[in-house]
Amino acid sequence: MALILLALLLVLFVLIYKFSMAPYGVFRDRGIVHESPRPFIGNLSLRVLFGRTPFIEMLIHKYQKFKQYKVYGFYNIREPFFVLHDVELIKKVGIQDFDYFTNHRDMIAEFSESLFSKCLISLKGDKWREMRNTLTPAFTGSKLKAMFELINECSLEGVRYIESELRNSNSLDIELEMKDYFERFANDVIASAAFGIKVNSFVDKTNQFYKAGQSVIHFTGLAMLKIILYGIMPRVIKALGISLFDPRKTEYFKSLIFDAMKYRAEHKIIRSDMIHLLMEAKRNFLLQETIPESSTEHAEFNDDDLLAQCVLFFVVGFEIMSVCLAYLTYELCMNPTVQSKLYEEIHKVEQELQGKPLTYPMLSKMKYMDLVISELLRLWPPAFSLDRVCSKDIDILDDNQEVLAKFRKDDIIIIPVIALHRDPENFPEPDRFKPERFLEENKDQIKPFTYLPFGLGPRSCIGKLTLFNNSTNKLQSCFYLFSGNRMALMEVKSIIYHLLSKFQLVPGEKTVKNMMDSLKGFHMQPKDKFWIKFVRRDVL
Ligand code: HEM
Repeated sequence: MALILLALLLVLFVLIYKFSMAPYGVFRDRGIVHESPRPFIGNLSLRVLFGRTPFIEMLIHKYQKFKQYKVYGFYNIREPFFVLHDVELIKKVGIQDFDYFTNHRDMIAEFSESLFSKCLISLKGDKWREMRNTLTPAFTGSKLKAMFELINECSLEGVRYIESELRNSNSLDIELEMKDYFERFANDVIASAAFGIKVNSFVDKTNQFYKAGQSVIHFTGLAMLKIILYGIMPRVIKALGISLFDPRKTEYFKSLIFDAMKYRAEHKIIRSDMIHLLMEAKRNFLLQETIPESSTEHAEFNDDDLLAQCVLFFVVGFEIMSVCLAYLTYELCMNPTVQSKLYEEIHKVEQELQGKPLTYPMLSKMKYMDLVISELLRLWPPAFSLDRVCSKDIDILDDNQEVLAKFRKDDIIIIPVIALHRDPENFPEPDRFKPERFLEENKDQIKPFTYLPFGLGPRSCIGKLTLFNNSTNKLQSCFYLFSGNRMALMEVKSIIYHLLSKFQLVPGEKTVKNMMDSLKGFHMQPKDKFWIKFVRRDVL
């Protein structure tokens, strides 16, 4: 009996081992350089998986180690990732052979989340093209400019909040946790500029909009577990119909948007916000009579599709913006010379304004601000890697018709943005915060396709100005930043302008000394948070 049990255990052990190693033949068979995978977790280190070291550090390390290879193989749990190290290849995948690499991998859509599978970032092929064409006009400069005042008002509320805290504590300085602060700011911007409602999350700390947003954004431990399980056994998770998000959490937004749309339609109200732009986009979509004959699948634009785009804008607007701003204030606090130069520029604009409110054209004139934000997005790109899925087999050729790389249908391609940004051959002294790298006279030193904070090609962040010559990635403008998302930039510039005009940012007792050391796991957020001290300028 004991022998039978032992034999069964042995068989079970062999089966489990076989299952754990089953996907790891891909790179060996395809001749792609890679490290030996470990059962179940592939090349992901346990330290990253258990949140001891940051994923981005591992990404940078592997890139440096295998830099001489154009493509490097990485088993992310059980998924083979083809990581691109060669800029020529990145250009081909992102732009020239885009038709083979149109889609992102469907991490969230695979959870059968109907809402998330309808948002632009998850849509595929012709459905994505149609939706992107429909939404792009909503992001033109003139339409976004109209949102400036709504955003600027939220920035002023953010400053008033700090002033009142200082008054209440009768103090000249105050230490604030910037992720929380900017989540509140980003929340109010989205509420106002996207959903058309006014909230002040600095004062009314637990308003319903804020609470609903937090519940959609912040993954619980259970959601993280579901993601890991999905990595290990996707078919089982799919078959079980396990959902990542609680659908009830989006109900609040649903009623908010649809009630607002109904009210506006009935009362003929026009407000320059995202709901209005999406209502227009929907109207234009429905008016389109011709759909390209070649398209096999068509996008729809029913109420759920509109809601999906709103929720997407909420998620990016909230999470990406608050991370980006928290890092920006951190770098300004740790780099006092940069902060002083930026303050000088702000002070000049203030003088020019002679007490009048800040305007969009004045903000756009601030060139040093552009350099600072460009450098921030180099050092801490919120989207630290990009992904594409190969839709048809392709042999990518270089200009001499030599094969650069061969990809097969369903291969997952990764572009390690942060590793390119931190490569000393691309950016000397990569760990230093040096906005001057982006000066007009230095821009030729930046190699094409090594700076990708907003992604690249037709699938890059929406709302960009087409200042890139797509085939060469050579800039036609003096500022890299202008190719980014203008709504995002407007938001960053406006709040930084107002904060620096009133306060100096200095390290406090709780400020993290070494940011990379403080990061853990897959998040780009330090475990010790973003504490920064604000000192009133009028007493300096
Ligand atoms: C500093 C802030 C931001 C950064 C760094 C950023 C970066 C990115 C990146 C890297 C991508 C993927 C690009 C690719 O795969 O090539 C992306 C996609 C996207 N972003 Fe942003 N983003 C920012 C802010 C925003 C904001 C505020 C919005 C909304 C108003 C937005 C809307 C989108 C959308 C809709 C997509 C999907 C585009 C598509 O799949 O066609 N982003 N963004």
